[in-house]
Amino acid sequence: MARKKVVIAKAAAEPSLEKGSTRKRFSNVNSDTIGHNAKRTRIEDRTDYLRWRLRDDESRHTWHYLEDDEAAKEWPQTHADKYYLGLPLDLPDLPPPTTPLDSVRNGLTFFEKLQLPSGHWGCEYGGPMFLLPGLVVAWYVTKTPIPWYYATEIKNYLFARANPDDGGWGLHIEGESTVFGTAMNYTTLRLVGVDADHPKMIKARATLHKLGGATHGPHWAKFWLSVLGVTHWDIVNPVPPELWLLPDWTPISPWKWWIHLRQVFCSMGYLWSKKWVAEETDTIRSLRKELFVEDWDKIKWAAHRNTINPLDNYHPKTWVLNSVNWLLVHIWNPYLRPKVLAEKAEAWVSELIDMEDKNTDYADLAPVNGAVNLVVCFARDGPDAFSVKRHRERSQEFLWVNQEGLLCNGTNGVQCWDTAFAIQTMQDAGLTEDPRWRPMLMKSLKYLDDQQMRENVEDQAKCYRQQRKGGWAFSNKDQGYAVSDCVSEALKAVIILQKTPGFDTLIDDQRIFDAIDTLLTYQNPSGGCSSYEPQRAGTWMEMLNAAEVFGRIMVEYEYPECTTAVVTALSLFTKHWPEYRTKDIRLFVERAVKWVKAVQYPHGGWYGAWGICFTYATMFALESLSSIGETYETSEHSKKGCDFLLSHQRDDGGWSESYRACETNEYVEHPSGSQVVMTSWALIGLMKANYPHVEPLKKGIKLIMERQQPNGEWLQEAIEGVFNKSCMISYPNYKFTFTMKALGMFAKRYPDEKVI
Ligand SMILES: CC(C)=CCC[C@@H](C)[C@H]1CC[C@@]2(C)C3=C(CC[C@]12C)[C@@]1(C)CC[C@H](O)C(C)(C)[C@@H]1CC3
Repeated sequence: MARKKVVIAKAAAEPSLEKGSTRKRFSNVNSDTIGHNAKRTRIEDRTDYLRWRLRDDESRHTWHYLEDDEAAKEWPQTHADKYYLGLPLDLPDLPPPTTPLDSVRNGLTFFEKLQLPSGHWGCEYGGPMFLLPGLVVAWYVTKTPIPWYYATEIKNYLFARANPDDGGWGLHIEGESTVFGTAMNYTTLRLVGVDADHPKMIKARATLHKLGGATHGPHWAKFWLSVLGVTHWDIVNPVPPELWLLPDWTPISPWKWWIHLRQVFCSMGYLWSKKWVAEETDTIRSLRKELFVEDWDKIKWAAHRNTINPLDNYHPKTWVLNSVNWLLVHIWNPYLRPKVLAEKAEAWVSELIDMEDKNTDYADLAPVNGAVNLVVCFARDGPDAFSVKRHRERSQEFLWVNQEGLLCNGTNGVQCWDTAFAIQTMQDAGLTEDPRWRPMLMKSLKYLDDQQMRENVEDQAKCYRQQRKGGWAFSNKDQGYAVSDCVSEALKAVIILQKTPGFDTLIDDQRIFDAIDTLLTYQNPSGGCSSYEPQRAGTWMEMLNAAEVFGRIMVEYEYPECTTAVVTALSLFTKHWPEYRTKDIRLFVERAVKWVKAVQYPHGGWYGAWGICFTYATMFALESLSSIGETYETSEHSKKGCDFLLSHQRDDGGWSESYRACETNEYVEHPSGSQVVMTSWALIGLMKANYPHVEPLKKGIKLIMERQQPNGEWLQEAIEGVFNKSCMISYPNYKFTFTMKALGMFAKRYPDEKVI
C-alpha cells in the first residue's frame, strides 16, 4: 500500500538543558531560547571574551560563558583559553633561537602552555561550513535552548566567514560561495535571531538568488530544509531505509559503505521515511519567502529534485543513481512501497541509531549524524526523553569559540591524534630524555593510557562495527571509533615513551598486543590500508553517491597516509617485540609498501586524502619506503618522490600547495605563498628519504625559523586538511607539531650546520 504521511512535531513544553541535569559541566547554559515558544531572541553585538572558558573533562570539551562575576573570578582564564580566543597572552619574548634546536625549544615552551589538564592538546577543528547549520537546525526543530551568547557568537562567526565579495558562504572556509553554504548559513543566522533586513543578510540573499535559490541546493541542503519545513519533502531524493533490510551478502548493502556516509544515511533515512517536519514558526514562514527566487506556493518541489547549481555539483549523480531515484519516486513510493516493509525498515534503522547512541554515549561519530540523531530521538521519543536530553548535552562538545565567534568542529576534537604527534615530535628532536620536558610528556602518556579502548563495542557484528580493542580514536574514547592511523600514531607514541628511561610502563604488553591485533585487521587485499575499516565493497559503489558535494565518500579507499602509519607502527613494534606475530607483520609490511609503490603518480608524488595534498601524502609515502630501507640513493621510487617535492620548492625555500590540488588531482600553488606546515611536510619527506644535499633543506628550515614569533609560536596560515576531495578542514596544531618535527629532525642530522 502506498504511504505518504507527513508527521508534524507536536508542540512541546519548553525543554531546559539544565533542569534535572546531573552534569554540572553544562550548568552555565541558560534557558534563553530561540525560535519556538520563545520570546524575542536576545542577540547582542558581541560577548565579553574575558568570560569564556574551555572545560576539559577527561578531554570532553565544553565552552562556558560565565555571566556571573564571582564565578568568573573563581575560574580564571588559562593560557589555553586566551590562545583559542585570540586574546593577548602577554608572554615574554624568548631568547632568539640561533639553531633549529633552539627554535624547537622555544616552540615547546609555548606549546607546553597549551597542554590541557587531562594531558592532551585542544584546538579549533573548523573549516567545513555545513556542520554548524545542521546542528542549529537540529536544535531549532527540537526546541533546544540556544543561549544568547551562543547565538551572538554564531552570528559573529558566520558574518566573519562570509565571502567578502558576495556575502555568501562556500562548502568550506576557503571555498567560493555555493547554494549549500549560502542557503544553510543564511538559514542558521535567521534561526539564531538575525533579522532578514540586516545589510549582510540582504547581500547574502542576493547571492543566493543569483545562484538560483534554495531549490538549487544539493541533497543534504534539501534534506535539512525539508526537516525545517522550508522546502517540501518532495524535493529530496529518496533515502529509503529499506536498503538496510537487504541481506548482508548483496553487493550494495549499506553496511559496506564508508562509515560516515552510512551513519548519516541511516539517520536521514528514518526522517525521510516519516517525512517528519518541524512545527511551523514565523521564522520558518519567513524563510519560505526569503530563500527562493520564485513564489513559494508555486514551486513544483518534485521537479527540483535534481536541480543543482554547478558550483555545488562536485560529483554529479550518475545515470544509474538517477534511474534508481526515478523508479523509487515514480513507481515504488507511490504505488508499491508496502507499509509493513517501511515500518520494519524504520524499526531496524531506529535500532541501529540506538546502538550508535549507546556505543558513544550519544556523542556519535561526528556532528552530522549527531545532529540528525537528535532530531530522530525528538521525533521518536518525544521532547522530554533522556535520549533527547543527552543528545543536547553531547552536541555541545562539537562547539568551539575562536576570535571570530562560535563554530562547529568537524569532530568532538583532535585529542589523541595531536597528542601522538606531539610526543613523536619530541622524539624526533631527541628531547624525550631531557628532564625539562618530562612533566609534559608524562601527562601526554597518561592521557594516551586513559584513552586506549580496552574493549570492542557491544553487539559489534550486529551494528557492523570494526574491531577496536586496544585501539585509539582520532578524538577520544567516548567517540570510540578506532582509525588505522590513529591507532598507529598513538601506539608509536606510547612505545617511544615507554621505552625511554625514566617513563613508567602504564600500558602493559598485553594491551600493546591488543593494539597490534586490531591493526593487523586493517589491511585490504591490495595491501593498502583504509581509515576506519578495511574496504567492504568496490569503488564502483560511487555510482550511488547521492551527496553531490563530495567525492570518494561511498566506500573506504586505501590511503598512503594510513598505510604508512600502520607500517611504521608495526616496524617499531617488531623492534621491541620481535617474537609477536612476526610472520604476519612481515607479510603485512611487504604488501603494504608494495601497494604504496604501486600508487605513486607518474610525476613522482602521491595523492593525499586527508591533508593537502601531494605534499602531505608524499611525506608519508617516503617514510613507508624508508622503513624498508629504500631511500633517495637506493630506490627509484624514493628518488622520484624527492625530485617531485624539490620541483615544487619555491624561491624562498618553502612549499605552498593549494587545496585545489585535492579537487583537481594536480599540484596547484597556493596564491598566498609558502606555508610553514606544507614546508615542514616536504622537508620531513626529504629527510625520511635521506635526501643527501643539505642546501634545499636548509632553505626550508630557515623559512620555518624566520616565521617563528618571539614568544615561540607560529601563526595560523592556510588550511591544512581535507576530506572527501572537496571539503577542507583545519589542523591548527600542525603548525606546532610538524614544524618542530622538521626542525628537530634537521637538528639531529646536521648538528653543526649553520642555518641563520
Ligand atoms: C561528510 C560528512 C559525514 C562529514 C562529517 C565530517 C567527517 C566525515 C570528517 C571530519 C574529520 C575527518 C576529516 C577525519 C577523518 C575522516 C573524516 C572526518 C571524520 C580521519 C579520521 C580519516 C583518516 C585520516 O588519516 C585522519 C585520521 C587524519 C582523519 C581525521 C579527521
